[in-house]
Amino acid sequence: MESLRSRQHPLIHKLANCIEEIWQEYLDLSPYQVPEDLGYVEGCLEGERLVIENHCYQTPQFRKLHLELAQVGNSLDILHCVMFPNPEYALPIFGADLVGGRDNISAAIADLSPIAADRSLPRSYRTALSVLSPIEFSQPRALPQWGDIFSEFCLFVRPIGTQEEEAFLGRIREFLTLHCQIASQTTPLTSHLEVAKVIAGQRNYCTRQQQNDKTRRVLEKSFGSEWTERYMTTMLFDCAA
Ligand SMILES: C=CC1=C(C)C(=O)N/C1=C\C1=NC(=C\c2[nH]c(/C=C3\NC(=O)C(CC)=C3C)c(C)c2CCC(=O)O)/C(CCC(=O)O)=C1C
Repeated sequence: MESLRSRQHPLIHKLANCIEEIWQEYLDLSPYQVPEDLGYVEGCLEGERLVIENHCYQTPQFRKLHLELAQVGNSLDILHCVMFPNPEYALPIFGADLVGGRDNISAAIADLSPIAADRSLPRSYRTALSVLSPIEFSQPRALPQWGDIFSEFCLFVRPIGTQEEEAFLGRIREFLTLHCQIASQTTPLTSHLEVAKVIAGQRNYCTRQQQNDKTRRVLEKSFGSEWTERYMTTMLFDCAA
């Protein structure tokens, strides 16, 4: 069946393809069994039809690569992506979220988020990210309270026009390529204490992301609060085992 992306905003369509192409090029992908066939779900509670399409993979370095496309009615398009590292790899968490109507994306965010207790990214990331040319976006957006998990390199904008959309896409391509290259060259941790620190960092990330009431409200309108709580804690932001 045709992917939902072919019926969504062009930037979401392009970004979904870009993410999957980079994953396929740089990583050794295996399928990831999503719980109780949450691969494709439709809900329609308060008259708002929500369609969700999930693509999940795993690799030696990542316990879960999750790309989610969603559409509310035929008005709101969403792309959600999180790459959860395997706890043996002290790597940041790549996350992206694009939300928008048919003709404009209202929220576009992407980040390589630190999991270290002092919120610092590994030096290899900081060095590479700090030499990327700064991009001028006409409408940068302010992070919410729970957004203290994001790095200094986080992009959060309302992209205006195709030029800013292309710039956003280009930056995500750079984030992802860097991340996959470093991940592929990283050796696993051996100390249990270090692994425990990675798990704690991922747990904090998930706990904070679960505080996004914008996500929760959209899901609750179509699936109710019980389904939404389970979905947000087991599908979107499940903590490392
Ligand atoms: C890496 C970061 C990240 C990841 C991985 C992530 O999941 N969210 C992330 C960030 C983030 N998202 C935000 C906003 C919104 N999110 C949705 C909905 C969904 N987003 C989804 O992924 C799903 C599941 C498919 C749904 C349903 C809506 C409707 C909005 C409002 C749109 C707008 O304001 O114009 C904001 C701003 C929050 C604020 O200003 O208070 C931030 C920071």
